[in-house]
Amino acid sequence: MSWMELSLNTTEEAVDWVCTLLASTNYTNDIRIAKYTEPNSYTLVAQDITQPCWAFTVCFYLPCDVHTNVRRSEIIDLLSPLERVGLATPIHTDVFEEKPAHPEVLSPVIRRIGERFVVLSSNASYHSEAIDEVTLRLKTTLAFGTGLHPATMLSLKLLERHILPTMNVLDLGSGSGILSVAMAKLGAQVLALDNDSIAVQSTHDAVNRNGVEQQVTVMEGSLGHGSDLGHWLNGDTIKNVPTIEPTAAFDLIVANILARVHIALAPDFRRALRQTDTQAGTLILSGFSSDYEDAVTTSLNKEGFEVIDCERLDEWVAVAYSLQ
Ligand SMILES: C[S@@+](CC[C@H](N)C(=O)[O-])C[C@H]1O[C@@H](n2cnc3c(N)ncnc32)[C@H](O)[C@@H]1O
Repeated sequence: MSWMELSLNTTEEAVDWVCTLLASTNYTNDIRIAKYTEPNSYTLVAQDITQPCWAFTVCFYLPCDVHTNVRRSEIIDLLSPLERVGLATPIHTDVFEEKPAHPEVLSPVIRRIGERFVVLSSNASYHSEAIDEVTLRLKTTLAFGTGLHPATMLSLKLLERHILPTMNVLDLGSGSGILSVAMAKLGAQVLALDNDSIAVQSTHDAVNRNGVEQQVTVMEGSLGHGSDLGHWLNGDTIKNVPTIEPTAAFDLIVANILARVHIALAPDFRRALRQTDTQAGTLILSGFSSDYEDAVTTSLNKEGFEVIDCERLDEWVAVAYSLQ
């Protein structure tokens, strides 16, 4: 069978959006991501906004049949907003008699985040250098959460500072499973919840790949009112999503979703956190830019949360709150 390879170059920030948009088509789950510039050159080039840096190549494959051209056109339309705002190049098309096992361009991705985390693509060979390093090995899937997006990086940085090994934690919107694996490797017991079945599958894969099955329970579903919110990008109804009732079960909740989801869930976050004499309940939110920060924090303040920590990168922000 011959295969059509579609490839584009994109920025670090947009890799996860390419994956998430493709996931909505159901046309392919074979997606490959490669870094093709050195991180240092990326940083230098990225400072000059007139010169976008296409730091990653994303390739994906469609079987050649009567549907291929229509699907290709749909994918081009779907990804064109990223191209229009300068986050992706036009799609390049190639046809292969056999699907390439590893296109030459693909190279392993190794990314340090915070003090301790090292994110590895499934093909990266890596020997830990420091005793307290925490490796997170992830297969590329269509779920959001490669570790390349600022919102994920900022969440990891805050988690590193706020997770205690005794904690019972909730990862709401687990996506690729990256945050769940990170929290488990720091010693926590984790419930990973996502209302998207592709994300649930990816989280399962990440949990198994990283050997943290004993510490992470993966479920398709949402927290409280989150089950009524539909798909995060288009609001499409997601049928029969199980609901975890917010009943003071968690010491910490992390959610990297969108400002409007955080605002809608503020009362549920409060109810879902456990407060003890020694611990107040920590909430880590990201997935929004500084434009939305006041709106998110105001809705959280109304529920009794105070800001205790914050991380920023470009326009992205992640905030840690504590119940007072
Ligand atoms: C930006 S991704 C975050 C993925 C990963 N946690 C990370 O930090 O990279 C958001 C995830 O939240 C999920 N999500 C969005 N709205 C949700 C809701 N109401 N309930 C549960 N999951 C939701 C999406 O399906 C998606 O996988």
